[in-house]
Amino acid sequence: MKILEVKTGKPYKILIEGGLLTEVPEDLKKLNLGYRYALISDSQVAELLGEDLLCLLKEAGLSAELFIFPAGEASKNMDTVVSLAREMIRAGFDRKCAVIALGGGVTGDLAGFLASIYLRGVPYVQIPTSLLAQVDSSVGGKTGVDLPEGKNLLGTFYQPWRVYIDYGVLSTLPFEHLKNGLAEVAKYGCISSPELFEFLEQNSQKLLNYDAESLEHIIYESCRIKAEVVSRDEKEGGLRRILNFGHTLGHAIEAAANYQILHGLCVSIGMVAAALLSEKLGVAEEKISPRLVKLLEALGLPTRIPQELETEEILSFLRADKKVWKGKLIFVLLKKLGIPVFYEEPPKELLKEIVEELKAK
Ligand SMILES: NC(=O)c1ccc[n+]([C@@H]2O[C@H](COP(=O)([O-])OP(=O)(O)OC[C@H]3O[C@@H](n4cnc5c(N)ncnc54)[C@H](O)[C@@H]3O)[C@@H](O)[C@H]2O)c1
Ligand SMILES: O=C(O)C(=O)C[C@@H](O)[C@H](O)[C@H](O)COP(=O)(O)O
Ligand SMILES: [Zn+2]
Repeated sequence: MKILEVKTGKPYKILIEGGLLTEVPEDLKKLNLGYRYALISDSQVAELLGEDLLCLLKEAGLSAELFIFPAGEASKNMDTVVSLAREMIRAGFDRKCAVIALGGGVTGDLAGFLASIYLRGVPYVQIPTSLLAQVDSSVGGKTGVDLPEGKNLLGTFYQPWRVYIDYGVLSTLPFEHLKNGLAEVAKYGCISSPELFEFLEQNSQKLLNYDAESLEHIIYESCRIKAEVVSRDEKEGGLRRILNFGHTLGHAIEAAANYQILHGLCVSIGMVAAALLSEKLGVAEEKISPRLVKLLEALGLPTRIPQELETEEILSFLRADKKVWKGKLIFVLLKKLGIPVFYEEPPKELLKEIVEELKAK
């Protein structure tokens, strides 16, 4: 088993191993987070893994109940949080309960948020089951929901007590969602690790074939990088903003598309835009976009903005980005592969030019 530590105010471990799911109940017993567990899952993951985990928990003598919401980004809102909370209250879950988030990033963000406010806060653990959640969302404690006005606009920083990553469960993950997770891995390559970037270039086919060894490598490397960044800047006072590379435009595209395009796919396009911006502003010391586009295409990821999205609408969503500080939009750009820099308020005309360029191709 591989183990990483996130050194936040309340430190916690990330455990990574194929088949780890079966070991969760015994470890939970040792952690002793509560006398009763609310296992939260979306409708698809509940069917695939939820019932099995519930049985394992019960066999180990733990009291647990499954709470299910409809799968998909459309569920990541306050209505779902309130409805899950009300179900838990009605089922008698009190302050000494704990939450288990079993699922993709939507489940982790929702269940983590709910845990952070339920009866003013109960402990929770993350069991990520999508690649995106295993490489990114289950680590770092960003929880929250979307608003029609923008992505993740309500939320908390609330670190999990443990992250259990069983990459064996990825065998049932739909192909589109495998690619979705690979976009966030490419992000880590861009902001922190030319080695990881090169690994993706050399192993794209293996990864697209769900090769377990390659997946374990990218999961470990991604979590290692994220744990390091979050340990140094838990609440995004500065450095942590690098994890948002590609997200400024990515989130705007996601919102403009009414959350109908997967998060990672939007980040993929957003990374191309950020690379082009780095070059056009003279921030980049070398050409990055051609190599990045080649990698993203090899991973089956989009690099262009869908024609039907309105340029002005995309640009207006940029103002809802959480990296707007004191009215100024801060972009994460690249000096070189692996060397991110912050850039304040790029000219609106240039942003428009890049959006148009990425739509026209
Ligand atoms: N908190 C963070 O730091 C952070 C980081 C990155 C992304 N996010 C958020 O994560 C969300 C996206 O996460 P996601 O892509 O995992 O979406 P998701 O949770 O909707 O999962 C994707 C789909 O895969 C299914 N699924 C999950 N695991 C499966 C498995 N093992 N087998 C079969 N199907 C499975 C789910 O049912 C769902 O339909 C976005 O809302 C994004 O904003 C958060
Ligand atoms: O953990 C972080 O910090 C990230 O930025 C990771 C991102 O991949 C993730 O999509 C995050 O939810 C975006 O954060 P936001 O604060 O811009 O909503
Ligand atoms: Zn992301």
